[in-house]
Amino acid sequence: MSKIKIIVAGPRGRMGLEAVKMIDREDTFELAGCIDRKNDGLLIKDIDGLPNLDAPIYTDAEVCLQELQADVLVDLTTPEFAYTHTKLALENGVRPVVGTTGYTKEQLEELRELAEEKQLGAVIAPNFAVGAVLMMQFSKWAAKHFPDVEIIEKHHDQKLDAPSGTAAKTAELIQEVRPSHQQGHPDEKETIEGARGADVDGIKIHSMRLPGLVAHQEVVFGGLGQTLTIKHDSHHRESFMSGVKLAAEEVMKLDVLVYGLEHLLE
Ligand SMILES: NC(=O)C1=CN([C@@H]2O[C@H](COP(=O)(O)OP(=O)(O)OC[C@H]3O[C@@H](n4cnc5c(N)ncnc54)[C@H](O)[C@@H]3O)[C@@H](O)[C@H]2O)C=CC1
Ligand SMILES: O=C(O)C1=N[C@H](C(=O)O)C[C@H](O)C1
Repeated sequence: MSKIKIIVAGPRGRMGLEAVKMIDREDTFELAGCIDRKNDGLLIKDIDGLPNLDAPIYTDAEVCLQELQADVLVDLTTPEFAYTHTKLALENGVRPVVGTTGYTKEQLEELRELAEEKQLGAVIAPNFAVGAVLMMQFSKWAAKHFPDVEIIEKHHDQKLDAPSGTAAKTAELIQEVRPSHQQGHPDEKETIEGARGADVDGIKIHSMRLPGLVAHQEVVFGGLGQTLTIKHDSHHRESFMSGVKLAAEEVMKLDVLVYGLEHLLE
């Protein structure tokens, strides 16, 4: 069986580096090349801290996608560029596997339509950690019985987007089963703006950013005389790699875009 040829966008980033190392470890994958903001024309092995690999680096995403004829693009960059990379990948017959968060609903819908038009698989997953996917699914289940819920997400202080993609997706899943309503006292007032957090259809999201954290979320449900907390912690970015591997394999069998790793887990 031929190997799945993969391009990684963002190879010098915290997640991108883990993805490059994972692809190098897997016999069924081949790192075809990388898209970086700099280092055009160099090889991955020329960059300090990156593995000893001959894969070429491009700064122009379109040239990279056209020249390398890869199967999959793994994007782990920034919200600003991921959308363009994903679109370019689909336009050039390359299946995107996207971990970058911060997509708008409109962007997701546009990419969904493009994938359908091109009949190409695409996976956009706000969280590749299997434990986090289960935490989101358990939260959706719990919300049927506990409609009052608040989400606390905690991340490292280099994170650009807030709330996290995981928190936004959790709220979206809960919204599917929870009747829309405001929580807390109807007359409550914030004496300091933002004290009650962000609001998604009455579901509050609180975002913490601190050095020392990786990626953590608690979904807290309140009922009469009881609370239920569903919690997940990623202590290391390796936690995301089995999900990236699964997505890169499964995207080859898809001809539509799926949003969320839960669609690929049995
Ligand atoms: N889905 C998931 O399971 C996870 C998703 N993430 C998301 O992945 C993204 C990356 O996270 P980190 O690795 O922590 O960030 P990071 O800041 O460490 O890495 C981002 C990398 O993208 C590169 N980059 C920026 N613009 C680029 C461009 N135009 N072309 C090529 N490379 C470009 C930067 O140079 C940097 O090396 C974030 O959106 C984050 O929320 C992070 C962890 C898990
Ligand atoms: O930026 C991160 O680190 C993470 N981003 C994703 C998100 O926004 O949910 C996934 C995970 O939480 C780590």
